[in-house]
Amino acid sequence: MIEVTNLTKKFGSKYAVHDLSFTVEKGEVLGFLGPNGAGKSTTMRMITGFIPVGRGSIRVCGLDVEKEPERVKDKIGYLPESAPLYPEMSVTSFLGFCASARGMRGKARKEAIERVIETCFLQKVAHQTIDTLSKGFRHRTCLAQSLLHDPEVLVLDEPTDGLDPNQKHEVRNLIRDLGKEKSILFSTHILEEVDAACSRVVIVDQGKIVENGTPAELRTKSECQSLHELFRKVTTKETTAA
Ligand SMILES: Nc1ncnc2c1ncn2[C@@H]1O[C@H](COP(=O)(O)OP(=O)(O)OP(=O)(O)O)[C@@H](O)[C@H]1O
Repeated sequence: MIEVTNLTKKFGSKYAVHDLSFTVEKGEVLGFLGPNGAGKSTTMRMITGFIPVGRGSIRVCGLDVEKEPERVKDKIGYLPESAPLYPEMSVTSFLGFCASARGMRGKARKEAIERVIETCFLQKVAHQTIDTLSKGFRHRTCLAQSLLHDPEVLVLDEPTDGLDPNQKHEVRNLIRDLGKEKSILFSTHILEEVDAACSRVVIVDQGKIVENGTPAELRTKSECQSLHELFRKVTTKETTAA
């Protein structure tokens, strides 16, 4: 569903992403891990068509993101790291605006809004303006907009960032449930989330993949007791050498 092949992106002379290749199949939740600045958001922004691909290729549901960007956008729901919201709109009117922008009309639009409000547990704030929402509810409103068109592929950049433990738990469960039917790529710094929600993990460091496997495979292979230990082992070479 997502096929990333030899993906490279440079900003000036610096590689943000260097020769990445991985896939996310249907029914798979891939946890995308890495330290700050490892290249996760840049990769996600290329997959979703927000920035151009440098070198290499990306296919989503068999479509080349560079050749068929509009069709790819119909297949993908994207929660960016800093998602834009209109503070003066209510949750329902914001979702209605996003649904209209996606070309939804009439009954289908109304049903889509109701569905995502329920999925993201937004019922009690549905008519509240966005500027009066807590961070967690704002975040869920962003997540809800990414689900409006019931996409086959979800790309979620730190979807649990800033949520309280209860909300984190709910969002992880939601991701795990959605992942049964969809392909999900999600980035996180919270390693517990990998066991809670992911079927597979890719760890990137300085734009390159340093590990790829199920959480259990990675622990066994590395002889590390925990993902924390493995993460530190594979991503801190430069810092420890310095
Ligand atoms: N528009 C840009 N112009 C110049 N450099 C950029 C740009 N976007 C990203 N970078 C650089 O590319 C590298 C990768 O950044 P990226 O945001 O993809 O990392 P990340 O893994 O998502 O980090 P974080 O976990 O902190 O969100 C960093 O060195 C960053 O400074």
